[in-house]
Amino acid sequence: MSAVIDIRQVHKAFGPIKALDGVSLSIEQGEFFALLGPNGAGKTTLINIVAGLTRATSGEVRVMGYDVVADYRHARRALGVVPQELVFDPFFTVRETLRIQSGYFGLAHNDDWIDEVMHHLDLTDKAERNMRALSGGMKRRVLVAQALVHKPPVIVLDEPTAGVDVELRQGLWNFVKKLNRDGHTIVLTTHYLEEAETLCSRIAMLKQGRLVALDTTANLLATMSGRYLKLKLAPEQLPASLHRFLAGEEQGRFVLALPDYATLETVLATLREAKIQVLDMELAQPDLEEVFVSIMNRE
Ligand SMILES: Nc1ncnc2c1ncn2[C@@H]1O[C@H](COP(=O)(O)OP(=O)(O)OP(=O)(O)O)[C@@H](O)[C@H]1O
Repeated sequence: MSAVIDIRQVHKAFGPIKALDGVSLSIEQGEFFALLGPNGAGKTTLINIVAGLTRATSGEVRVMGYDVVADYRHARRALGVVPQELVFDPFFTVRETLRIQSGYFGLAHNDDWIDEVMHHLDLTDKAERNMRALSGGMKRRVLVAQALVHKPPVIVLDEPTAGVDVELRQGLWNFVKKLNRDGHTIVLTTHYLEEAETLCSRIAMLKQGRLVALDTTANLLATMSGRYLKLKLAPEQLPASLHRFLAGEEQGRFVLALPDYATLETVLATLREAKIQVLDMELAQPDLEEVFVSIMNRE
């Protein structure tokens, strides 16, 4: 496999703020990759550097082997970026907007592909509408279409589903999944961890400009060592010897993180011995949200 995006030791400072503090990672051809992190972690800054919109203070980024600064045009052409913010010229129609974007990449006869993209994003009946007459969700579809007009091998989506209704979200993901199956590499930032968990094969997590996790989704879920035991007890107290498993409390339940299933036996035996009754018990596998919270707290 070859890296389509190669990020090496990237630092970015905005005055005293270290938005990125030495980030290195490679994304391979055909991956569906998620970049996650809390607000202000540096995700958009990193994407802007990859897209050549912001310059790194130091470090190197290559897209399909092209340096994003020295070889900006080649690197930019390999990328389709769907930005977070909606920015449009309100006086053009949807079709004109997409033609202008094609022209920007030197593509004069691109209408067949424009029609196909509009069809997949359910924009066909809006093609001749002015941008200013579209709803926010429709504008977002046009943003996605705009990023795809030049059939870029790498598609970068910065929170594409923020504030978007369920129907568009599903339509958008179906289209993006199809593009990924057709060989496009997808990089996505989102605060919807469920989306990242179901869609993405590999995940990077940023915190305060640093990479704090980088692994396959399956491995990240597995590293939580897996099992959460939620217990409602009477009396509502946990024997001291079980405190080492305590991960939290929610709605009058103790949440224990068990290293393996065998420990379940130990826990129940300890409760029996202490004459504490189990009123309710639930065993749950961790989801990405729990992994995310645990990694962010640890770091
Ligand atoms: N142009 C700028 N000038 C000054 N500071 C900036 C600028 N752009 C970003 N920052 C700061 O850099 C840090 C990283 O911001 P960034 O937008 O990359 O985070 P993010 O992970 O994308 O957050 P969010 O999830 O809120 O979109 C923040 O502290 C932010 O305030």
